[in-house]
Amino acid sequence: MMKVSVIGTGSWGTALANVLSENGHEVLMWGKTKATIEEINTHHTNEKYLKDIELHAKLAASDVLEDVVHHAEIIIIAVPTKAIRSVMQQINQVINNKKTFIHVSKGIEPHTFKRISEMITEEIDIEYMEGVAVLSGPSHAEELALKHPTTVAVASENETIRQIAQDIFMNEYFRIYTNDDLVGVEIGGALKNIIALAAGITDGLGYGDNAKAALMTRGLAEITRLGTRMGADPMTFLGLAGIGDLIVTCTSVHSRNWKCGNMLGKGLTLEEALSNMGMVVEGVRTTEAANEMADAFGVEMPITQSLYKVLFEGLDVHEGVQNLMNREKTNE
Ligand SMILES: NC(=O)c1ccc[n+]([C@@H]2O[C@H](COP(=O)([O-])OP(=O)(O)OC[C@H]3O[C@@H](n4cnc5c(N)ncnc54)[C@H](O)[C@@H]3O)[C@@H](O)[C@H]2O)c1
Ligand SMILES: O=P(O)(O)OC[C@H](O)CO
Repeated sequence: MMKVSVIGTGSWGTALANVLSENGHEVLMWGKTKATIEEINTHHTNEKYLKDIELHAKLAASDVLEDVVHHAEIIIIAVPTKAIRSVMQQINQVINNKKTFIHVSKGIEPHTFKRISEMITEEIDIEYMEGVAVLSGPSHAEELALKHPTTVAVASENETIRQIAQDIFMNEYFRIYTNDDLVGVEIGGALKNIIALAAGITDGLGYGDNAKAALMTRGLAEITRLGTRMGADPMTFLGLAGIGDLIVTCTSVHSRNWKCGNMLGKGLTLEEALSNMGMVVEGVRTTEAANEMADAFGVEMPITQSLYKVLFEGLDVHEGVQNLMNREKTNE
């Protein structure tokens, strides 16, 4: 059994930390909210982020980053994409020896187009970096916490790290597949949130299954176009981190991206929808990044580009759908 640190006490960090504790590892979580730390340590719950779940009795948390970073050689990074750089900079201030970072976040940084593993590598001094991996796939925290069968992929350029990640997480309800396509696994997880927002919008508008199937299929086409342009293996998008995550996020009542889109389809503004959520909706910022990337690389991404206009330029959602339907005739 191993010592593992988990950075982030939100839904996904808590669900994964709980799996690791269930698997017998000595897990210490870090979060910045004292009340959540106290709740995990004394009541074994995290009601705001994982309602009605009793956490493993040995799962511990602290708000002292230095203690959590020094606790283990394996560090799971589970904060929203927007917080990655600042959290990694704080870790770099207190890090004392080589660490393996396994991140579980889904996003791309606007303007720089950096993937999360790239941001982590940039922010940690090279002498402290053992390697980096991503864990991604169709996985809602609420279901994993209930021990419902869940499968994800873990990708890294380093085979040993892929195997370590597979070994520490895998159990009878959480199945991990290794994958050597770090770029594809990160891009698939990030871009599916854009399509889930759009699927929420069409559901909110009252359109049916035809519209959603069209979005998912054509959405996968544009994810694959941008992903391969960034160096991903196109086959990755037919796996867990591609179509798998696209299915779960576009069709699940748990999805925050779908829920946010659904509110937009029902007439709420983006600001109103986001303030109703209270949890991270990664697809909004990723739409900004992917829209810029589509322009910069000359990649056709009509769904992303229409959604960008809805989210950031005030385009009416009905008009956004009409624009997509009335595009130039083309072949599949
Ligand atoms: N929730 C899921 O089911 C799920 C599944 C797979 C992947 N993910 C991904 O995991 C990542 C984290 O999502 P989540 O669902 O846990 O989000 P969440 O909204 O449930 O929790 C986010 C956590 O990050 C903390 N945080 C935010 N900014 C911070 C900062 N600057 N410094 C320190 N802590 C900060 C918040 O306090 C909170 O504890 C996202 O990229 C998401 O896409 C989530
Ligand atoms: O709730 P969402 O929309 O952030 O999706 C969570 C996970 O990424 C699903 O795999």
